[in-house]
Amino acid sequence: MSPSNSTCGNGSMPPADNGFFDSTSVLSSEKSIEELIQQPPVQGIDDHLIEFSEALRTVAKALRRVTEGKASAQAEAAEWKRKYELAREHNMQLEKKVLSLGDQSRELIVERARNLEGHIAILDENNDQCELCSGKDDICAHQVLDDGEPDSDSSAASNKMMRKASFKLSWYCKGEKSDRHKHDVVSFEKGNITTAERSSKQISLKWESPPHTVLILTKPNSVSVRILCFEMVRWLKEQNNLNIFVEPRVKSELLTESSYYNFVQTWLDDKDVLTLHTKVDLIVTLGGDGTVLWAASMFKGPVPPIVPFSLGSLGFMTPFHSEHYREYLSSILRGPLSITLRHRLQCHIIRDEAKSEYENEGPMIVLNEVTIDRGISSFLTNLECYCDNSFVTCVQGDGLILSTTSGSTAYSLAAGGSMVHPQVPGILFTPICPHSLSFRPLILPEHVTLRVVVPFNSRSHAWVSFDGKDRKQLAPGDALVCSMAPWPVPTACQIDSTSDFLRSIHEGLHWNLRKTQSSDGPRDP
Ligand SMILES: NC(=O)c1ccc[n+]([C@@H]2O[C@H](COP(=O)([O-])OP(=O)(O)OC[C@H]3O[C@@H](n4cnc5c(N)ncnc54)[C@H](O)[C@@H]3O)[C@@H](O)[C@H]2O)c1
Ligand SMILES: Nc1ncnc2c1ncn2[C@@H]1O[C@H](COP(=O)(O)OP(=O)(O)OP(=O)(O)O)[C@@H](O)[C@H]1O
Repeated sequence: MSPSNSTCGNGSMPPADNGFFDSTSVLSSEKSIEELIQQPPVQGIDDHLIEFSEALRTVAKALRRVTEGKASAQAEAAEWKRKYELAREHNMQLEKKVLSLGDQSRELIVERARNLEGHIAILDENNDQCELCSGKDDICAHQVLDDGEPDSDSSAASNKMMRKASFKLSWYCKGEKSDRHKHDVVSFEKGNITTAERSSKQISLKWESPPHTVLILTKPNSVSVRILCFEMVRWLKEQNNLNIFVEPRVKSELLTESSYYNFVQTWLDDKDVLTLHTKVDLIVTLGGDGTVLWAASMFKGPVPPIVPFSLGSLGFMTPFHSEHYREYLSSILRGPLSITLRHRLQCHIIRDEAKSEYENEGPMIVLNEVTIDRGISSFLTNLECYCDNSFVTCVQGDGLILSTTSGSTAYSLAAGGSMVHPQVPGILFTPICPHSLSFRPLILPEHVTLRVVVPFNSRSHAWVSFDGKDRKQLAPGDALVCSMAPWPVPTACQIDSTSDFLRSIHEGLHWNLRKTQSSDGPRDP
């Protein structure tokens, strides 16, 4: 029997269905190679055969390592599974215990148990879904809203047991509402590249458990807003039995009006605001676009869905008319509702003088835009801009706006930038009064990181502001770094995100309004 025949006959290893070599065939191949190299050398064998048997020895070793590796991976998976089962058991016991406890301890423990649940869902490699989420292609509230600080003992807020309502988001095109979201994929079948799905779909939010807690945010110093707020709080409590949070200023206004509003909850300090997203199911804003910006700025991480009522002048992001608030809110609390997921930008200021990373400032998160301008300086700005470390340009003029697509209808529009549908993921790069004839605005893809540096040879400082607020100075050598934030702002639509966007540019800006030309006149023959 020739060695080469024996190797071909017993030692070939067909891959298993999953494309990997299965461990039984690996073991039998290794055995046959071992048998082969144990055989006494044949008289007169040449050097090639010795080399060949050395090579087989090496292959045998490699195969053993593969088998051992697989066994250790299996052991690790089993260990994760065991940890998962233990943690889940512990979690269930905790939930049972809280039922027999006093209100305050109960709230604390429920928060902890839910946090644990969130972590388990991430750790469990075998079940990559939260138990409460039924489909892989939807986004469930548990996956994004359960990461708050659990031990906020300074909360003046709730003395009731509160659980956040869970919801699910799904994507659909017009006319196919029942379709589940399919991931954006590019298909390479048969060598042809086709985009299987487009990303800008209408998004529908469906409550999986009913919302219990509403946060109402109001524009200050407005009589009409105050009156509506009083009325809405009463209606939400009496007709819907909801928990209601307001800002401390509004709570004092309500109590000045009547002690009836004692049930309304608020918070004491900024630390409590950080945990609001773990308690609030829905935010209602009463004001203009500025109030929506204000609401978004309170949530540096995940943001609960916002229902923006229009009590301002322009109202690009506020599609709901306040006169019909009962109908709108009843329908939204029932669900499903169409939402726009508005992208945000996160920004860091990198100080030249900072000795360590910790001395830098950020992140600041904006819904509209971050602006770098010349402030009160009479000199041209001199801003060096980089996109993913590639030099883009130097802005010499009044400044630069880095805008989200939601902000494309705000300051960026006034500076000559294009209007972009808010659901389009991208970053607008719009100069303010550039002193050049050829500086057209750009729209960059969502995944880039932008860096704007004030060079050392700049004649002046620059100023940065976030959604028009919190101005900060940038000295020569300082930089602003900006990229897409992972937490969008979900705003409820009156119809759907496209209809609402088109309606706001028609009604708010009178976009392309012109008297229609009469048909009475010359025509093509
Ligand atoms: N020249 C300009 O157009 C200019 C100058 C400064 C600031 N702003 C915008 O004002 C925003 C701050 O708003 P504020 O309410 O706190 O200040 P504000 O009270 O001065 O209102 C600014 C105006 O911008 C409108 N606006 C805000 N966001 C919008 C959006 N996404 N789409 C269309 N219009 C929008 C508001 O309705 C309001 O009429 C900034 O983020 C900036 O975009 C615009
Ligand atoms: N809850 C709040 N607390 C503090 N400031 C707020 C709050 N809500 C809104 N503001 C600020 O009040 C200002 C005006 O608000 P808003 O834009 O909503 O009203 P408006 O100017 O009447 O409406 P529009 O922008 O449609 O003309 C904004 O600068 C905003 O940041």
